[in-house]
Amino acid sequence: MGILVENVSKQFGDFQALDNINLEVKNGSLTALLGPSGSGKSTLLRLIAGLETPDRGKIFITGKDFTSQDPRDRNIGFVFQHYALFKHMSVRQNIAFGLEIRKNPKQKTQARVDELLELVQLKGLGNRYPSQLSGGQRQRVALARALAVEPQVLLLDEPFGALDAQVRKELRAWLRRLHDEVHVTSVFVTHDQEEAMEVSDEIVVMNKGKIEQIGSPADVYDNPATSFVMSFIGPVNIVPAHNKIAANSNNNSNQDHVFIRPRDILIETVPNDTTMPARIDRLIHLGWEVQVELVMDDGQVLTAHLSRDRFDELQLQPQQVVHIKPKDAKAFPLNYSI
Ligand SMILES: Nc1ncnc2c1ncn2[C@@H]1O[C@H](COP(=O)(O)OP(=O)(O)OP(=O)(O)O)[C@@H](O)[C@H]1O
Repeated sequence: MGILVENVSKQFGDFQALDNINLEVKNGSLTALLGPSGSGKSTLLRLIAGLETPDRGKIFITGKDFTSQDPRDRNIGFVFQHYALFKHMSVRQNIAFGLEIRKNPKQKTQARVDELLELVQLKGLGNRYPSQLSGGQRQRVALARALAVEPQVLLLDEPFGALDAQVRKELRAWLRRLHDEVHVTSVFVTHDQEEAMEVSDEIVVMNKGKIEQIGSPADVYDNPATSFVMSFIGPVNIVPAHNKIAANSNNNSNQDHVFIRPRDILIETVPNDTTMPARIDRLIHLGWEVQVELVMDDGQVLTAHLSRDRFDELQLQPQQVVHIKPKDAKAFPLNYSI
């Protein structure tokens, strides 16, 4: 068993930061807590770490009740966005820190530091100081330092949040590979859905102190449980259920709104029985695909995404009238808010 969070609530003054959270993080998995700012992700992580205590509920780590345990006794590794390295210590000394305070034999410590430098691909940089490293390298040192003491659980709070987009992308892929080697039960906080999809085995989608859905990346994308999840994980068109494109979407539900992903709007240049006319208002080139802004006869605005190949095949032009139909749509009551 990895981590079990049972009926946990946390209030700050009158504000309910977490409301009856139940969650199991499987042993050896990498789980993302995903949600907008203020949804309670960091609070949940801090409760698991023991940096906050829940008002109600229990937290178990590897089967033991750790709810009231001091953070130092939890054997947890942390990497936080602004968890700075010790500036006056070299990379080696930073990584060795936790082992030295646990009075590990010197030789064993040095061997472990070598192993970790190799693992985080910083061999050769052990004698540098944090100021002589890039932001991405510093976070890799922070990860090596956290892993040095062989924690039962690794907690990462937006570890790449302060880095630029390119480095962030590289580190995501690197973190996934690292996890496949180390297999330590890890919980990763992010507000970036792409990051959560790419890195994690399981995603916990949070909103306003509650869990909206727990599932694999494919699951939360393909089978969103709520309108919030559908809107938060990827772009979406929200269309009133009485609109004709909604009526044409094979969705028999009697809910008030229909949600259609931009890539699920099919565009044809020749009409047929199932299509509806729409005018192209704008074409936006996104590199790997093209965003088509459409306006239907009744004024309903829709966004469609086409692959470059399909776009080239259709040779679309602004103001052209095309014929559209939804390939897939989901119905929810419109109660979401971000
Ligand atoms: N110590 C505290 N005292 C008072 N309010 C707090 C405290 N810690 C968190 N909060 C509030 O609880 C809510 C949830 O905060 P939390 O940091 O868990 O959200 P988050 O989802 O991690 O957001 P972000 O991505 O912005 O960090 C926020 O509204 C925050 O202001």
